[in-house]
Amino acid sequence: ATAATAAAAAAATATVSGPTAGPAGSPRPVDAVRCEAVTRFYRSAAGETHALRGVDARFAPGSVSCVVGPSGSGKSSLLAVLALREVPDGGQVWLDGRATVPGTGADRRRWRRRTVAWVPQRATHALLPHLTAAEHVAAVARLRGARVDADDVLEEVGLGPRRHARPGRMSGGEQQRLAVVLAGVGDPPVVVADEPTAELDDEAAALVLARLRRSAAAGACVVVSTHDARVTAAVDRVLLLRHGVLSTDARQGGGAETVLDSTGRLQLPPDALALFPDGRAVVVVADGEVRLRPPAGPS
Ligand SMILES: Nc1ncnc2c1ncn2[C@@H]1O[C@H](COP(=O)(O)OP(=O)(O)OP(=O)(O)O)[C@@H](O)[C@H]1O
Repeated sequence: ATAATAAAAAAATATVSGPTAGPAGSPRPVDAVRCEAVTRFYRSAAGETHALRGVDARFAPGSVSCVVGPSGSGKSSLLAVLALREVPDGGQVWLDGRATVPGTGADRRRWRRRTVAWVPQRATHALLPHLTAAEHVAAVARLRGARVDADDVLEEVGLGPRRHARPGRMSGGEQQRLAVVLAGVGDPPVVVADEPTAELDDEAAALVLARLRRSAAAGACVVVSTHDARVTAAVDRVLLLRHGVLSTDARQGGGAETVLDSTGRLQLPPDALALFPDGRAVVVVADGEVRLRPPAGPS
């Protein structure tokens, strides 16, 4: 019970952490990206949708994190905020310890050019119809002040033979691979990719994942959203988003959002157990929180 309590306490700490400091006495933050109390809502004729309901998260340099959750749980909304594509309605996002909200338009453009690379869910949104694949690489390299060999870069994701193709003549998967490889050009410190393997077969998905891992190995903080088990198996951390609320690492005991109903029965989201080995989890109650953790292995 003590170990379970400790695991639950650790999980709780991870979800609600405050500002990050470096080593004792050092004011230097260690998170590449951190967000706190982030909210996002959309208004339409049908009413208001609360896509994010107070998300706290921290992302370290040199790591690949992924955000999973059902369709409509807010993954794209969160990633767009982390990539500074959208301004949250509430809360704060720090890049390397600098607050970005509200930020001026010029600040945000500078950060987006040099600091945060973005791979949108629809790759065409990252591509220009009149540029070939090689010209895209050259244009991004110029923008980020990097020197790269476009052919080498394209080879990394199997696009060498397509170097002279424009997006209109590429398949969805080729466009997606191009968008991912462009994100890594010049080694930006943060790479945010919304479902980067959605259109890819196993071979292409492996190339994309290897590319993202190389960005992390070069020190980047990589954050992706996914529905793809090939991705969750290859990342350092999996965060679960449900109804705009983020849990801590789903594989390390943070588990899924769980609530007790008015009769005291535990209500689990339908797919919660799918996150755990063999679909089995242990329920832990500690510090006012109900959480799931993987069953202990054989001792
Ligand atoms: N521009 C918008 N206007 C109105 N509602 C929106 C808008 N964008 C997103 N939403 C709503 O916000 C909620 C979260 O959407 P979001 O796209 O962030 O979810 P998601 O987890 O990325 O979904 P998916 O896995 O299907 O891509 C959904 O209910 C969605 O309908």
